[in-house]
Amino acid sequence: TQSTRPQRLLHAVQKNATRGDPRSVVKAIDNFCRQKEWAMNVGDEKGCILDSVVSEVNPVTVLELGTYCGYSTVRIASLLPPRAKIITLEFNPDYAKIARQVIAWAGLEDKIQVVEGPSGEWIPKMKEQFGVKTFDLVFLDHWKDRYLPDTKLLEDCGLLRKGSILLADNVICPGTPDYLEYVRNSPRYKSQYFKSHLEYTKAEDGLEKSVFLG
Ligand SMILES: COCc1ccccc1-c1cc(O)c2[nH]cnc(=O)c2c1
Ligand SMILES: [Mg+2]
Repeated sequence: TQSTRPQRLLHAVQKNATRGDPRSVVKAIDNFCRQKEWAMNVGDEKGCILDSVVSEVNPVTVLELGTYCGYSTVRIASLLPPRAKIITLEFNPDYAKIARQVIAWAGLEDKIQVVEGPSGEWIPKMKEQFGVKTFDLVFLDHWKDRYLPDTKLLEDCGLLRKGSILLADNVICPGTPDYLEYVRNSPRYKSQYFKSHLEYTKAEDGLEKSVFLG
């Protein structure tokens, strides 16, 4: 039977990356996506912006919305201090299955919890299910029409604290106009746009970094 693109991406990792070496996993995926098949990872260019924000925030608790194959999950986790943890939510079970194997290849299972299901259902359960108080960093990279409702849900569930950082992918392409309007105009956020390109292409895209002011 025909393999899927995530399966072919995983095979490229297992063939070309060194077990236990997260940076080689990131490199192998970027090479696969540049040389073989485009895939919707945040990619190397926006990935450098992601790295700089993670390094600056030095988060202890991270929430990622949208795991896909685990590229950004591995990228973030490889920069975290020892006790820090990421919870990453993925709606698609086939993607989650691949992501767990990519994360295992990178040797980062202890820092990452992959949770399957709709973000709208899981966010209200974060405190009781995972003992989370608040998130230091949230990386939004899932369905574009969920960015705004999930952000409001995070606020309502008391999962953001003064200084929590929201970093959102694809705010230009495919685009998240309602989310951008909200974080750029709400008095509760200080927002900043990092211009870049859609992964592995010349099309414009960018990341929006928003600080929750409480
Ligand atoms: C399935 O569309 C793929 C696609 C096609 C054209 C342009 C952008 C995208 C795209 C790029 C991304 O980084 C994405 N990140 C997370 N969830 C997405 O759905 C997503 C889509
Ligand atoms: Mg994306």
